Amino acid sequence: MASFIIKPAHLRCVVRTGRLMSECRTRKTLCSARSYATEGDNRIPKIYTKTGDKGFSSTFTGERRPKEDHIFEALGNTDELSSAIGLAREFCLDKGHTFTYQLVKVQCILQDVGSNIATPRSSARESHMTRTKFTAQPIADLETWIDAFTKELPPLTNFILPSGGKSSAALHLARTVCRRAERSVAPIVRSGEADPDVAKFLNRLSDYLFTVARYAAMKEDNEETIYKRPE
Ligand SMILES: Nc1ncnc2c1ncn2[C@@H]1O[C@H](COP(=O)(O)OP(=O)(O)OP(=O)(O)O)[C@@H](O)[C@H]1O
Repeated sequence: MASFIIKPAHLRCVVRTGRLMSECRTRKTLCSARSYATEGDNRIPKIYTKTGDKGFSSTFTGERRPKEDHIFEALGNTDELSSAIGLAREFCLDKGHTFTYQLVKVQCILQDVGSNIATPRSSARESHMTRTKFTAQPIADLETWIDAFTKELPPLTNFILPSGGKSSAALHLARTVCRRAERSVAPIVRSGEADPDVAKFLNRLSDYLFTVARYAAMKEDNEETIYKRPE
């Protein structure tokens, strides 16, 4: 099924493989009540509904919450993480790295992470839970990839600084955004509102990004800057 992006910021209105990323987006995109730029056969749905102008937005379960709620904080961080990975991937593509398909897979999984976060269990119906279920398989995939790269990398004997060329530095930046996303998801998982595997995935993802950053530097023959105690 085709994917389409409705809004450049926040979580996207993406419909793929029959799974809707969030009901709020679904409602905004698909419901008959939304506004259109023009009338007639070639109606273009408007990107904005203005329903968020007062600082409140919707969860997948239809709750209205203030935009500073943990849920939107975590959704925003997840979205930022996907953007950081997207930028890193562009640098990696320029250098012909073979792992870029993994970065796309991770970006897709991050959409599923967003769906799970956007569905607080306390207000979710069975159908919401089924649609936004998060599986453990992506965690196992990350571990397989990490182990394969680690076999090729020289062992780590020093602290390294984010460095090693544009691909590597961008992957390190994505790693740090990932850790922020993980921090913002932690209270949501702890309160039982999101799947614990979401937190595990983000924890493993920062290790993957660290490892693949080192791998990119190695493949480009770039030196990683080593931490030295200032004299
Ligand atoms: N500032 C934000 N940061 C992170 N997630 C957000 C933010 N604002 C909204 N969201 C989430 O992303 C979804 C899509 O964002 P969108 O900007 O369309 O929402 P909105 O601000 O409520 O609506 P609108 O922009 O049409 O007034 C929302 O339904 C909500 O789940």
